[in-house]
Amino acid sequence: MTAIQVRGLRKSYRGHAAVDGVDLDIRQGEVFALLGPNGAGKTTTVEILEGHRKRDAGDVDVLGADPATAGRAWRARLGIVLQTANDAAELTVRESVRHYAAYYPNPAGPDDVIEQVGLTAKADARVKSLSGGQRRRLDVALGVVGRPELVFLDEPTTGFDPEARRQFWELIRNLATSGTTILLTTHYLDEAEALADRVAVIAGGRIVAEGTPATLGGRSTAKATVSWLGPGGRETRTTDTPAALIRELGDHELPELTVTRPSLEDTYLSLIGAPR
Ligand SMILES: Nc1ncnc2c1ncn2[C@@H]1O[C@H](COP(=O)(O)OP(=O)(O)OP(=O)(O)O)[C@@H](O)[C@H]1O
Repeated sequence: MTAIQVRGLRKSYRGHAAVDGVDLDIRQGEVFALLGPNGAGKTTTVEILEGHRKRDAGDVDVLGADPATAGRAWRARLGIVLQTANDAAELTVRESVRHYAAYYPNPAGPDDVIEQVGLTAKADARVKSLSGGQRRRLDVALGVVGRPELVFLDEPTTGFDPEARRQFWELIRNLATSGTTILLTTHYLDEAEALADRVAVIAGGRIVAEGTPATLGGRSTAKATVSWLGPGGRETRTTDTPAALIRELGDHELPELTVTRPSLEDTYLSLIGAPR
């Protein structure tokens, strides 16, 4: 089943094409990451899918409806995790989650959601007293308390320390395991690699590549670099068949041997045409 289908999506601002013919197919239960440099058109695309922005052209289907005309019942099936808003700072964590739950026809229990995001110890703390990472967890709690089928996450871990990011990834994986479809925008390649079933790279308003993190842009079939410490210094060879090369190099030990293929970041940077 398809959760999101987009064909020929276009949106211009004063003659400048921000989204210039985007096609997307996102399956139900999939974690899909939209990657791209600043100004690539990610937010514009996602806001159109959320029904928060009008498109100029194209067909868009999100959970069986056109976001431009869909009503409240459709909206209640979406979870939108916004970049931290500063409202409700005086409320406690539990009060804010309860407050949001009341907007939905069939919400999850506020305490269950607070536990799911790891904020039980902070349930009675005021929102304004939370750290950045805790605040972001609350944002997710507010985004999922309505038991959404589809969650939009916009750059969810910007500003997190490494441990908080890992914990947050676990939270997103748990959501995905429970069957929720997730559309994630991120600038972090390791985040896309850790979470996404599939990724699309958008640049200049167009999708320039799409695939699993392992195969994006021909990554899995790219040449491997074999490197080791030879008697006269470091030796490096590029090959399609690293195992055969290592066999050819003979029986003797190859100190500090490494075999590498382009990282997702290498592939991404070449896809968006960035100088390296
Ligand atoms: N409301 C607006 N009015 C005019 N131009 C806009 C508006 N919103 C976005 N743009 C332009 O459209 C293009 C795409 O912007 P968008 O915000 O979709 O990019 P993005 O990929 O989300 O970038 P970032 O990674 O910086 O968030 C940019 O050139 C931006 O300046």
